[in-house]
Amino acid sequence: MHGTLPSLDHDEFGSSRSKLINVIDSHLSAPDSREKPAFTFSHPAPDARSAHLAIAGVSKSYNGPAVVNDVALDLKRGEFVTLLGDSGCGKTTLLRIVAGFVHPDKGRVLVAGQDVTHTPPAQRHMGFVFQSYALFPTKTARQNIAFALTIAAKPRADIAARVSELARLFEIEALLERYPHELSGGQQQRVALARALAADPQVLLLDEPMSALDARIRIKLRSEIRALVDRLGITTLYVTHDQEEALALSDRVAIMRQGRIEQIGTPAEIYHRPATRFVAQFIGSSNLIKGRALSYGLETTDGVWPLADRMKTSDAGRPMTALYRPEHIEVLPGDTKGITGRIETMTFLGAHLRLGVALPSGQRIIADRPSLENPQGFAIGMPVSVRPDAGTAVIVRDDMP
Ligand SMILES: Nc1ncnc2c1ncn2[C@@H]1O[C@H](COP(=O)(O)OP(=O)(O)OP(=O)(O)O)[C@@H](O)[C@H]1O
Repeated sequence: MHGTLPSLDHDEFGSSRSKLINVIDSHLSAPDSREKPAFTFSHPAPDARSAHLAIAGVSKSYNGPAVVNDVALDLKRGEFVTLLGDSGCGKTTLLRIVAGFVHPDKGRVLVAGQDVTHTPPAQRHMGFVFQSYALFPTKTARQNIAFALTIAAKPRADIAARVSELARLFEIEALLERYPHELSGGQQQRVALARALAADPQVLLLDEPMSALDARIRIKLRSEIRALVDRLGITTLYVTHDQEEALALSDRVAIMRQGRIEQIGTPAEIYHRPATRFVAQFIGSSNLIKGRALSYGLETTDGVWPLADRMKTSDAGRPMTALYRPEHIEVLPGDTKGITGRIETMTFLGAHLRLGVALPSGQRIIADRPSLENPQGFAIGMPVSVRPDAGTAVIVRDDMP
């Protein structure tokens, strides 16, 4: 279970001083350690069948409409699940309900089958890293990490051993005597994570822990967090509004909208098979085509958009919306047959050249083509024909269920 994280060059973080990244520290009672050596990561192997953290029918309102509305979510032991959604959709409230800082109006929270809905935060054996709570500014990194264990009156030698173990894991041994203001944002982040893990929590709750860091460091740290969680086998609920982070980190992603979970699935399921228009638009770039179902495709005034056989409907004439991702639309020079249009915009995106194509109806679609060269000689104003890939199209619901 023990090990070190991928090597990091601490100096790289020196320039990224950003606002404090922090820990709430009410996770402070370590689980019973009589049957095992003190301070080891001791989580059993993942059990694919049972829910380790269960959120059952949870609702919450603050003197108004529900901000969390009948949410049900099960996490398997060791699973990494992300709550992803726009600002104000209820992610933080849900996380705080799990943590015990907010009491739900309805529903229950269970950890390993135990109902903790009415258990105080300090007794839930959960670790937190929240964005909006600072490391103690007058305590060193060592004292911050040790805080939970000091409060729990653990023996000094055990505390020292645990802090060393965590410092090794996060490669912050050289920083332990520094105060938060002497650490970069990335370094503070790692101190915060070490602090959250000090009491060997069963569940780790992370609320936008990297939002204050710049993009390059976020990418580096997110692979660290994932590696660490995998190594420790700790059940993790992560909150973000950053879709790329959610897709990169998670075993499963729950898309939240107005207090509800609109869809939950693996990153690939969410991207390739979004159930609703909202999810399709929220994740990645999308072309949403509205038309009438035909036995052989989707009829629009711009032409017929092809659908895979499995999606064709016998319910001809029914209004329907299909999603085509930009990478699944081929564009060919020349106004030939099928769906045709005119290139309106061209944007270089590194790996791709993103073409904005206006169709005769006025609908605009985007298509990504490899950018290395432009052998087709695409140019603004050029007439083109548009060839969507039927096999990758997805029918999406227009409204929430
Ligand atoms: N203590 C509170 N009292 C009243 N309303 C609150 C309280 N906390 C949150 N809210 C409201 O509940 C809704 C959900 O807030 P929440 O912080 O859970 O959203 P979020 O999805 O985490 O947003 P963000 O990404 O901006 O943090 C918001 O409309 C917010 O204003």
